[in-house]
Amino acid sequence: MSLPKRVVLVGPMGAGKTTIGRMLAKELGYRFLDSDRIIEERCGANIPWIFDVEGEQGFRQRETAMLDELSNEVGVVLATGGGAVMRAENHGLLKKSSVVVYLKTSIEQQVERTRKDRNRPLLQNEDPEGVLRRLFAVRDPLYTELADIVMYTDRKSPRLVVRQLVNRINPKTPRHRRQRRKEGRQNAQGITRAQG
Ligand SMILES: Nc1ncnc2c1ncn2[C@@H]1O[C@H](COP(=O)(O)OP(=O)(O)OP(=O)(O)O)[C@@H](O)[C@H]1O
Ligand SMILES: O=C(O)C1=C[C@@H](O)[C@@H](O)[C@H](O)C1
Ligand SMILES: [Mg+2]
Repeated sequence: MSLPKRVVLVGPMGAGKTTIGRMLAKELGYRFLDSDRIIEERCGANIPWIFDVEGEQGFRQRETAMLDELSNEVGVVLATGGGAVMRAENHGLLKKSSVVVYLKTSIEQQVERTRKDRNRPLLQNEDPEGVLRRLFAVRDPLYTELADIVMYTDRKSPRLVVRQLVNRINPKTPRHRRQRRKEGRQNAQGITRAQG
């Protein structure tokens, strides 16, 4: 199996989509895109502001539009928002030409990893753990259904998760990093061809 055109990371808040995604992109020689960050850049406001002013529905509309736009990008690792799987219309956009990776994480780890961050409006309340539990019950089957690879992240360093992912995505071993980068560049050149 050669490298996929796109790697799309899904999973709950605190799963490590942003952290792992950035490192994985470097390892594969791909560009890193984070739909939450690009929405914020386009909007000129952070996610809590968007939730405040436009409500969650407003954010979800922006998210679907962003996933649609980004579905044309190849040679990329795409970190998605934790709720990207909630709209059925997003599913085809996530799967398009992609290997979808579910970063699976226990509630305890999610709580720990999101404890200090104020940028997740759904967790700014009395009972963030209860919210994470309820979201997990609804979303875990959706992440699982969409995923080509389910990667457990509990008690693994980001570096270890990335190493295991590279092996799952492109299991031809031994592989030199330079060869993976070369394939990454070839896929990335597809961007110019696809867009030009
Ligand atoms: N495998 C890991 N081991 C230890 N800490 C981790 C691991 N993965 C992520 N973290 C830490 O957890 C925090 C949350 O990670 P990150 O922001 O990447 O999650 P996310 O999946 O992108 O969340 P969101 O859906 O809210 O964007 C960060 O501080 C990050 O450093
Ligand atoms: O799980 C969610 O619904 C969210 C996760 C974050 O990535 C952001 O997309 C936003 O805070 C909503
Ligand atoms: Mg993130």
